[in-house]
Amino acid sequence: MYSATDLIDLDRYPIDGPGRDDILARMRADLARDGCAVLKGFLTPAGVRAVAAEADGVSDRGHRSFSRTNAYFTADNPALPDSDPRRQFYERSNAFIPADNFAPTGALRTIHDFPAFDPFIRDCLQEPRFYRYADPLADVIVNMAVAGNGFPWHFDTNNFTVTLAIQNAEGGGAFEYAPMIRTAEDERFDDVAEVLAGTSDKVVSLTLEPGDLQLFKGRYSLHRVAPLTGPTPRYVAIFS
Ligand SMILES: O=C(O)CCC(=O)C(=O)O
Ligand SMILES: [Fe+2]
Repeated sequence: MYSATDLIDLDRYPIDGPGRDDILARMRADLARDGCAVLKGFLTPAGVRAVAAEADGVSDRGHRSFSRTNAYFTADNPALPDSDPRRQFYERSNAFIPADNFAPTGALRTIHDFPAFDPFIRDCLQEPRFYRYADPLADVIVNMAVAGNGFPWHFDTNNFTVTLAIQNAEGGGAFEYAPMIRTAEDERFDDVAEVLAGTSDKVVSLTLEPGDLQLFKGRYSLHRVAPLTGPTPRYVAIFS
């Protein structure tokens, strides 16, 4: 049996008591500025060890997925010029370890089920209607990727993601994003094309360490996980 208070660094991030408002203010400001907010070292070292061991224990349960996709998840349109960002297709592959592999008494769900967790995330995001995904296969999953797999440049189709870094590969794996590069009104294809070409000055590179919690609004911020190297799998938990 785990206790959330041993797994989450509540001294550093008192999301359940006095000090919560200061953390919230910082998270909201970061999200408003560039759609990304990170709590470095949200987990304790023991918490990182426990979730990494839990992920390793079920790493053979991953459902592998391969696709070839553009940044918009749309079909190719040969009527557009070859240079159009909608015509740049990349290999996307990973494995999702479904939620039913994570026991209620396990480390990952002990963190997720900590009573102050959901209200804290809701208040960071200022989402009045905020519910857990009721799908028992998807409320908390682990995204696993090894060298050769990857998440190339894309915009998310959901408004936000809540992710917990668990384990990094030996090399690569930086989270790269172009904050708010498009809006609901303006696709800014020229700016997107520069990111895809590797010539943009708008890309921020974030190195997430095991135990870091990230809130990310990916609908308007183009992002990718830089290609991985080495034999160790990269594990990221996704809370939905
Ligand atoms: O694995 C990650 O850090 C993010 C993956 C991602 O961008 C996604 O699932 O949409
Ligand atoms: Fe994404």
